[in-house]
Amino acid sequence: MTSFNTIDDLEAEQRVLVRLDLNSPVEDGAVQDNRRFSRHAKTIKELAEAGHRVVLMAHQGRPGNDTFVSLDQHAEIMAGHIGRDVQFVDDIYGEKALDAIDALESGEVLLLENTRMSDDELPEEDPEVKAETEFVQTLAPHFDAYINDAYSAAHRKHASLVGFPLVLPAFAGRVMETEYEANTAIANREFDGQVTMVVGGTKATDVIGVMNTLGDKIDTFCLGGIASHLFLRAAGYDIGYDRHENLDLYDTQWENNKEIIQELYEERRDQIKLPEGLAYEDDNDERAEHDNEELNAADYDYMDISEETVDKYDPIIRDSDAVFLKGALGVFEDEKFAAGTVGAVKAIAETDCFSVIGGGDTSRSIEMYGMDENAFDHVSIAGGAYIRALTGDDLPGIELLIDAAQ
Ligand SMILES: Nc1ncnc2c1ncn2[C@@H]1O[C@H](COP(=O)(O)OP(=O)(O)O)[C@@H](O)[C@H]1O
Ligand SMILES: O=C(OP(=O)(O)O)[C@H](O)COP(=O)(O)O
Repeated sequence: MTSFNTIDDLEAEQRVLVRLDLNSPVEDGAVQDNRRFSRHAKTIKELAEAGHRVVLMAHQGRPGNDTFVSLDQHAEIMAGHIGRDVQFVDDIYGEKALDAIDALESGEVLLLENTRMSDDELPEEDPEVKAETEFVQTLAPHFDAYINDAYSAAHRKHASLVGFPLVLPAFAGRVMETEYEANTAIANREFDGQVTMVVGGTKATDVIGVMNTLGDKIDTFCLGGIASHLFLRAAGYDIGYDRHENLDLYDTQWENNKEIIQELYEERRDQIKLPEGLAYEDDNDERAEHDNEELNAADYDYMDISEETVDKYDPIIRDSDAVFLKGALGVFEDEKFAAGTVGAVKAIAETDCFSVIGGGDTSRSIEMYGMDENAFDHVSIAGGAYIRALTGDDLPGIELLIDAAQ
């Protein structure tokens, strides 16, 4: 089914430029190890063991955010995963980077600095424009092949993702291959019984996208996270707006999407399951809950769906033939607020249904709470790209790999 060239098609002992997605949570400046490292490690190990000279590119955060940091820690974490040294150079395509690239021996691995530290990287532009950037034009002559393994960033038209396939022979890495096959299969698959989508997370557009395009294929949507607060607001409850001036979780999303949220809520009321209540932290730093009628967004930050909601979603999941989950139902990173996410993920794991767990952040809950990845048909390390695959939207980074193979 693969429609692009993979690393199986590489010639021997190549100088390869590999785009990964190592975008990770950062806590107090410390990059958190996660599934993206272990998944990409497979591609890197294979390339290094085959004797290629392996140069890695990746991004972290966005300029202006706390998570926008150097990739020096990523090199160390990755070295632990592949069991060999990962050199790091704090440069992308300057003299320092080029010297390090040219000095690389067969089987050696080098990571370049955060691609988003180059002004050429971020503006979303056509591949033809990106291919002409100094970034791409300077680096490309130092390589024989470009490998895109960054499935979870394939929805972005950034230089490191769409520029190189136009100027170098282009191949897919192992993560790209696996995610593409699993997610494309989902979009085209038919199920006999009930199909459920559990959607949480922080982005209203994720929920809107799947409801709009898959609303007729999915029987039930169980909502959690910030997305559910916006739908609760549409249902008339006192929730779904920002209580602090410097907080921007709700108001912008509500302003941009209120008509569509209200419309979807009216049109699909039978399919949409909303929380019965939400959890917050009380004055003793303990978990406490409000029923929907008690919600008061001016005074409380709501961090999880209530226990009653967990009990409401559980049988829906267990009666399903297929369950897709995207986005956490609460702030599961804090144990007090993990009940919603863990409850749903555990019910999916224990049910003999076709199951996919999606979301870079959300998939972390599996190991954090001692669950086995093998209990699911697929655990995607992608968030936005996974949603786009499900809804049939283009992933430009992948289109270019397919074009390159034709
Ligand atoms: N009620 C909530 N308030 C704040 N954050 C929430 C809430 N519910 C879920 N989240 C957060 O949503 C994040 C995951 O959502 P998102 O980033 O959209 O998805 P992903 O990265 O998994 O694609 C989790 O890290 C979780 O902490
Ligand atoms: O983590 C990513 O996307 P995700 O949060 O949708 O999983 C990708 O690295 C893309 O990052 P971006 O959304 O800052 O362009």
